[in-house]
Amino acid sequence: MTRTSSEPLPLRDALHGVAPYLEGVRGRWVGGLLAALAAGLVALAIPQVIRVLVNTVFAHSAPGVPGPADPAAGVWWAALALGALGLAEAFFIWLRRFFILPPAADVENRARISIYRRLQRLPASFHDAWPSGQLLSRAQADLSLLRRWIAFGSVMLVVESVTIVVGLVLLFTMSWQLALLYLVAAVPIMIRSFRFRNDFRAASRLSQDQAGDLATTVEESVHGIRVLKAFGRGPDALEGFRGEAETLQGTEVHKAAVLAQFTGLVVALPEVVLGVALALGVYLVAVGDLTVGALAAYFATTAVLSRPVEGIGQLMGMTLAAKTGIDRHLEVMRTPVVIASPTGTDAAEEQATSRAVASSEATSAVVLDGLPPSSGRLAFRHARFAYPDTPADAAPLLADVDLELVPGETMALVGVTGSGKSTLVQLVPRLQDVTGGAVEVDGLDVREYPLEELRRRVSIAFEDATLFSDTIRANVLLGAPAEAIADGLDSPAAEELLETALDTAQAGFAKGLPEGVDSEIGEEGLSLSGGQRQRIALARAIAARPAILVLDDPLSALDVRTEEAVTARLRQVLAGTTTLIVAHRPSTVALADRVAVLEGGVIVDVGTHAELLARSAAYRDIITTGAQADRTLERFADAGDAASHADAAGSHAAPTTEDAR
Ligand SMILES: Nc1ncnc2c1ncn2[C@@H]1O[C@H](COP(=O)(O)OP(=O)(O)OP(=O)(O)O)[C@@H](O)[C@H]1O
Repeated sequence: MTRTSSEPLPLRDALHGVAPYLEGVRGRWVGGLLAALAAGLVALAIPQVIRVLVNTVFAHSAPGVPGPADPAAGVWWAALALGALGLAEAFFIWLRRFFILPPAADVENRARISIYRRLQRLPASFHDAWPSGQLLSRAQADLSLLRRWIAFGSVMLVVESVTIVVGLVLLFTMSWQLALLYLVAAVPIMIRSFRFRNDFRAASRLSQDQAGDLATTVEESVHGIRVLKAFGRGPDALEGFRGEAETLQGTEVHKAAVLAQFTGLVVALPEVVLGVALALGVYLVAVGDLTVGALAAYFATTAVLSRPVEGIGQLMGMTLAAKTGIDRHLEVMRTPVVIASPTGTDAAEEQATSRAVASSEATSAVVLDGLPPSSGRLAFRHARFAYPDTPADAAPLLADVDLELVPGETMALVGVTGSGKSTLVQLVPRLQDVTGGAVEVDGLDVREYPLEELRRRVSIAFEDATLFSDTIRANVLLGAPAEAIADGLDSPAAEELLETALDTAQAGFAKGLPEGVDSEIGEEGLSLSGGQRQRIALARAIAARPAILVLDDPLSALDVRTEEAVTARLRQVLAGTTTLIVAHRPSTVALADRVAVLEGGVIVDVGTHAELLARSAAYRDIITTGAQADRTLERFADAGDAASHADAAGSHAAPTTEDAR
C-alpha cells in the first residue's frame, strides 16, 4: 500500500513541526553558518589578491610604466597573503563541521526517538493501516535526509547564495560590461529553477514513498520466508520485488534526469558566456578600459563562483528531498493519538521527549488520585464496536455486549470464528476503544484511567505470541511490576516472579535450554516452537501480576494435555485474578467458572459449561467443533509420547507432550 500525501505542507508549517527538535542546536547552527560564510568570503578575497599581484608584476614589466618601489617584495607579500587566505578558508571549513555535525546528528536522534515514541502511542488501528516499511523509511531514510540537510544543505544553500551575490558585486566593481554578461546567464537559470522545484519535489516524494513500499516488501518476505519457501513462491516473490525495485529505479532515474537537466543548464550557460567574456575582456584591456589584473581577477572570481552556481541545483534538490522527508515524518507525528490517557500525561510525555528529557522522569508521572482500588471487577456495559472501514449501512461487529465478571472469576468467551471475540477482549486494555457503551474495570470506565495504570491492572496474552529478540528472562519480565524488578531482572524478587510465571505457564522447557532462562531466543522467538512461544507469552502475562488477565486463545498451539496442565495451574496460581479467556475447545471451557456465548454482536447466553450444554443449541454447535479438534489432537498426542503425558500431569517443570514432540 502506497501512502502518498497529495499536498505538501506549507514551509512555515513544516518548520514549525520540526522546531522542537531544533531546540538548543540553533546557536551551533548559526556558528556553523558564520564559519561557512567566512570560508566563502575568504575564497572570494583570493581573486582580489591575484588582481593586486598581477597588476604589480605587469605594472613593473610594462615599458615606460612606473612600477612600485620594490615589486619583488610586493609579490612575496601577495604570495604570503594567498597562503594565509588558503589556510583561513581551510580553518573556517573545519569550524563549520565542528559546529554543525554534532547538533545535526542530535536533531536526527531526537526526531527518531519521537517517531518511535509516537508509534508506541498510536492505536492498533493505525498500525493495521500503515505498512511497516513506510514507517521504517520514515524513521530511517527520511531522517537521514534531514540530518544531511541541516549539517550541509541548509548552511551551504545560504552560503552559496551569499557567495553568488557578493561575487556578482565584485564582478561589477571590476567591469560592469563583463559582469552584465555573466548576469545574462543567471536569468534563464533562475526562471528554470522554478520549474525544476516542482518537478523535483514530485519525483522526490514519489521515490521516497516507493522506497517505503520496497522496505515493506523486504520486511514481509523476510518475516514470511518460511511460507514462501514451503509453497515454493520464492521466484514469484522475487519477480514482485524486481517489479517494485524497477519502478523505484525508474523514478530515481527520472529524478536524476530532472536534476541533470537543471544542472546542465546551470553549468553550460556560464561556460558559454565565459568564452564571450574572454574576447570582450581582451578587447577592454587593449583599449585601456580594464587592467590585466582585473581581467585575471574576473576569471578567478568566476572560477570561485562556478562551484556555487553549479551546486545550487543540487542544494535545491537536497532541500526539497529534506522537505519531503519532513512532510512524511510529520504525517506520522500528526496522526492523532485517539487512544490516550485522560489526564494529559500523553501530551506531557511527547513534549518531554522532544526536549530529550530523560524518559524515565517523563513517564512516571501518573495521577492516581480518585481511582478505585484494584479488585478485578470487569464489566461490558452495552459495549458497541465497529471497525472504521465498516460500511455505514452494515451492522457493527459488536452491537450491544453486556457482560459482568466478578472479582476472581474465570470466564470463557466462546463464539464462531469471526464473531468478534478477539476484538471484544481488546477493548479491555484499550487496544481498541468502544464506539458506544463502555467497558468498566473496577467500576470505572477504562477511558478514565491513565493508560499506564489501566494496563497495569489488565494484562493480555494473544494467540499469536509475539516475542522479542532477547533472553527468555527479559521477555517474561517485560511487563512485571516495577517493585518486583526494581533491583534488576536477576534480583531474588524478579527470580521468584519468573519461576512462578514459567511454572504456571508450563514453560519449564526454558530451563533446559543451553543457557537456561538467559538463553537468547532469536528474532521474534522464531527459534522456539509455536507452543513454546505461546507459553512464554502466557508467562509474560502472568508475571505482570494483573488484577484482570485477558487471554485471547493463548493455548491454541498446545496439545490438549499440556493445555489442561496449564489451565489447572492457572486456576491454582491465579485464584484471586479475574480471567477472561477466549476459548475454542471444551477442555479450556470446562475449567472456567462460567462461559459467555458471543453471537451476532451480543452475548446470547451465560452459564456454566454443563448448563449451556443442556440449554443452548448455539453453544453445542460451537463446542462440538472444538471437541472434534480436541479429539484429533488427542490422537496425535497418544500416538506421540505417552510417557511425557505422565510427566506433564505429575510435575510442573517437566517437559510436556508438546515439548516432547
Ligand atoms: N483491524 C481490523 N480492521 C478491520 N476489520 C477487522 C480487523 N480485525 C478484525 N477484523 C474483522 O472483525 C471480525 C472479527 O474478528 P475477530 O478477530 O475479533 O474474530 P474472532 O471471533 O476472534 O475470530 P477467531 O475465532 O477466528 O479468532 C472479522 O470479520 C475480521 O475480519
